[in-house]
Amino acid sequence: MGEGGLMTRRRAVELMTAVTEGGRLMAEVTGGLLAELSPAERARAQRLATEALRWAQRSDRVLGPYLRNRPEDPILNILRLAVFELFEAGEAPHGVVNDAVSLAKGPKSGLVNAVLRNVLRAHLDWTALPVPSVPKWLRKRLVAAWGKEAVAAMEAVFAAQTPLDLTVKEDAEGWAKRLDGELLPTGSVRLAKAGQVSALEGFDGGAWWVQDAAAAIPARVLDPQPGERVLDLCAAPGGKTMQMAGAGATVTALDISPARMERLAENLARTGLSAECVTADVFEWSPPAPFDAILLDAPCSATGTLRRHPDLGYAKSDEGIAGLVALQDRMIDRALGWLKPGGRLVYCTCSLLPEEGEERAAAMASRHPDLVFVTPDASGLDPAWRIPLGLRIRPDHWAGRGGIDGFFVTMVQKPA
Ligand SMILES: C[S@@+](CC[C@H](N)C(=O)[O-])C[C@H]1O[C@@H](n2cnc3c(N)ncnc32)[C@H](O)[C@@H]1O
Repeated sequence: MGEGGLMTRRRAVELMTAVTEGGRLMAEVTGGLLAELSPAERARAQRLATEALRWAQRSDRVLGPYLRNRPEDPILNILRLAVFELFEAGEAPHGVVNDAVSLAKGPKSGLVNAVLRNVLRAHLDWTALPVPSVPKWLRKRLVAAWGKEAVAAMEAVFAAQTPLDLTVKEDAEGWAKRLDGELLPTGSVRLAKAGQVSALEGFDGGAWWVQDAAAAIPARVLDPQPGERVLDLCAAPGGKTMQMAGAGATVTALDISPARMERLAENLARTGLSAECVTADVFEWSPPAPFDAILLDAPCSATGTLRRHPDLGYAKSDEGIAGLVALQDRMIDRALGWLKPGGRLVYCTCSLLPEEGEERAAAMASRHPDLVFVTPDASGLDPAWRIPLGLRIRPDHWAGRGGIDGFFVTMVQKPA
């Protein structure tokens, strides 16, 4: 029965429904909904829900002709999961349909059974159906920023199997070989398929951590030196903290979220790295002394991570963007005040929206004309990413390699 199993499928549908009906992000609900599952089952339920949501638009096209009305979300999600498993994952029909009918229980099980049997009889060409498009509100903004062609290329990347990227503490080349992965030009290790991460060699020993190749770039651009005092602002769950601590810097990691800071502490413990951990609001805390360097990974729309988190498309609208933009400016100004003369600030966001990237850098330049923009100089940077104020990384830039998250990175230096 492949990756199915009634309990795993039940939890996958619950996760999907928390997103589509409850407007929640999957990361917010997995802890509670999957608590009693084993790590392997948890990973499977999460993967099923993520992939079924990634393909939901295509599944809805398939289901449309057999549904007179849109069923309530739990039933629709049972059908979406089944269609994904049948046509994209290639699972055996018998187990998928039986479990879908069991999950529907009660009056709707007949409908689920009939719809899925009709779908199976139709001999449809799943791969010939259009690639799912990003949510309308986001598509409009992305087309305005990058053009229709680039957006179509991004959507093709979002629909492809997402690789798993790791940042390795030491000997990335050796770990790439050991894990049968690819050493990327920027130094991350890419595994073609994400499975149960905690079961991979090196996880328990803390030899590496999961971090998209794009997310690993800001800390490489900041390039903290051994002994430098560095602040990781908005640090949790700590991917960048670990990179900078691993580089030998004395790192203070600050984040407002106690739960996320707990994960940061666990990550540090697992990897044997250390940092001063501060749970506080950027706007209420002040450092005892200025820093040599600060990395500000500001809260943002996270639209650059859509291929890993298709749930974002359901839970987000553009309502919050204006508030985030204002917050980003305030965080930049606060961080600049904590830098030593000659100190450097990297500002980055995992957003595909210029409002949260290019436009924030330009606004910083006009508010602080004495700042010098430093051209990022880290190994393996793709020339396609370079823009006048730093780096713009887009998922379609590495389409042939399995894509990359969207990111904006800029570095400024305070006058000495
Ligand atoms: C993009 S995430 C950080 C990811 C992290 N840098 C990493 O690489 O693992 C943004 C973080 O900003 C934190 N945050 C949001 N508002 C904050 C505030 N006012 N003060 C401190 N942290 C805040 C959130 O809790 C969230 O963890």
